Amino acid sequence: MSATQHLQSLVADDWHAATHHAFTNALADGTLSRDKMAGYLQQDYQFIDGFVRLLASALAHAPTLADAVPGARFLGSVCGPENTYFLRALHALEVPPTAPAAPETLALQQLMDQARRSGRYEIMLSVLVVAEWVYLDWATPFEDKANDLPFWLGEWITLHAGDGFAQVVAYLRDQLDTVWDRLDEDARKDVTATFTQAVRLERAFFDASWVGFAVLR
Ligand SMILES: Cc1ncc(CO)c(N)n1
Repeated sequence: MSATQHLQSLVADDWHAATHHAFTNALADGTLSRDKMAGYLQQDYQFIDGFVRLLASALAHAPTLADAVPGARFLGSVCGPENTYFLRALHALEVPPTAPAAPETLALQQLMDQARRSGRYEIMLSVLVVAEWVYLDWATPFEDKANDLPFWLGEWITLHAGDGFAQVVAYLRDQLDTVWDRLDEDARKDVTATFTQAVRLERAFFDASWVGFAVLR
């Protein structure tokens, strides 16, 4: 079993809850309200701010250029097509792109800040692997539903499914699997704690999105 499979197996309950969630089920069958999607996207756009900084820091810590290039391409797509998606979707939903951060958003931002400031590649990867792998897992079964949905729902699935995105997740997992081999027991404990907390917070973010974040008009 690979290190990332092992880590996932430790948090199987939270993983399943985060990747088979009522929020994403409703998103994929088109029944999610405009208000719930607007609230989710306003909060998630703030998550992206911290995510971009974390990914950029991880790239700076990659051992070689070859280890950084796939992540750098991904950073380009987050700041390109994904950023444009957010602005188009929020505009279509008639809400501004900014809102006060909810507690569940702040918790993810704090975890990403902590990982970035640790200066440790394996800790940064732990958060990045969870964030992208959870999204690949929930979105992949819905890939062929995307075309029948309004773009603000359908494109959110498309951005997190398909071969290109699966390769991003495979790359991030491979980076973590490779560094794991050379970590001592204390460092492995830190990775496990970070990975576990990240899955818990991803689940909590979907729980709060399903209840409904307050929408700033
Ligand atoms: C909270 C959260 N986790 C992961 C992703 C995937 O990038 C996202 N957009 N938002």
